[in-house]
Amino acid sequence: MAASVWKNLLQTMKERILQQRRASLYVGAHGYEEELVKKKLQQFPGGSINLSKGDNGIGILILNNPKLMNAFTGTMMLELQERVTELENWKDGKGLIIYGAGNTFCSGSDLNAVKAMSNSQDGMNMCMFMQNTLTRLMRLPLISVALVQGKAIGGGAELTTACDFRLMAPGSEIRFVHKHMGLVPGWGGAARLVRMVGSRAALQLLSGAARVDPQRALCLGLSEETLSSSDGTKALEEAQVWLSQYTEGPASVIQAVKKVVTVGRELPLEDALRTEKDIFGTVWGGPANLQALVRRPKHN
Ligand SMILES: CCC(=O)SCCNC(=O)CCNC(=O)[C@H](O)C(C)(C)COP(=O)(O)OP(=O)(O)OC[C@H]1O[C@@H](n2cnc3c(N)ncnc32)[C@H](O)[C@@H]1OP(=O)(O)O
Repeated sequence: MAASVWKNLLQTMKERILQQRRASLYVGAHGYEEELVKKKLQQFPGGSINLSKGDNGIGILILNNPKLMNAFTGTMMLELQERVTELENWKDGKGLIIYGAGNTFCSGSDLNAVKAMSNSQDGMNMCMFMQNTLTRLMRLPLISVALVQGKAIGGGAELTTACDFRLMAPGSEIRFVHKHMGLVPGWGGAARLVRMVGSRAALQLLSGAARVDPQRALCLGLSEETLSSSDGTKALEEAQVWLSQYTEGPASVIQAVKKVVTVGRELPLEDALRTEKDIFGTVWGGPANLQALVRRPKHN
């Protein structure tokens, strides 16, 4: 009995490690040494990334460094990675809302840390670390929403693009200010933005470091909806109601839906089709499918 429990536990751990490796863009072969990067990021403390997982299957992730407009310190980058790992392993999860403390989203990387890490090697390492984390965030089998209140600037704007949807509060803005910092996005924000709004609009937003207000974001397809309230609590409630229209149902089915969309977006057609078949196999004949067959629902 004990031996089989251990065997299952080991198998689950192996699967999780493999899943994380598959999801990581950069590994040792790319000159990426994660443990060294982590040690470096540890030197820039402050703020936190807080996660609460609701019984309704919706997680709430808060970027919490309001004194610096929720700028990402080194330890916040490390904590984001830990929270993403926790979400990857959340069997009952269906959705995720990300927002910033103090009624503003995020002002990008902490400029104090950026200054201290302005050499090329540190910059590349931080870039690979954040791309790994945000790619895993984007690929979570959860439907994710960035709730943008106040400002989403620089890396904060990039983070919004790692979510499936963006909802903007009145008066908020998304702004890729990188050009004004003598930079381009490095957390994967440019690649995701191009896929979202097309290359012409992406070029305008990046080269003009343009302020994107809720109305322009709607027109560009960058935002789904403008919320009616900019009050923190009300905006979060609205975002939860909005998201719940997509998270109703069993977690296994919602997660499968997100997975087929992710592979459809990321893989060449034939690989996507084969993977879709495998994901289909996880729900076909499953409890939700069998119950539906008994109920024989009509869809009119
Ligand atoms: C991945 C690469 C990147 O992220 S590049 C982009 C890096 N981010 C930036 O350049 C944003 C710089 N900050 C700003 O432009 C403004 O502070 C914004 C975010 C527009 C907010 O303006 P405002 O509402 O007037 O507030 P404020 O400037 O008084 O800021 C309050 C305190 O927060 C600080 N703060 C803000 N952002 C950062 C940041 N990224 N890193 C470090 N500190 C930041 C401000 O310096 C200010 O601090 P203090 O009260 O003056 O001590």
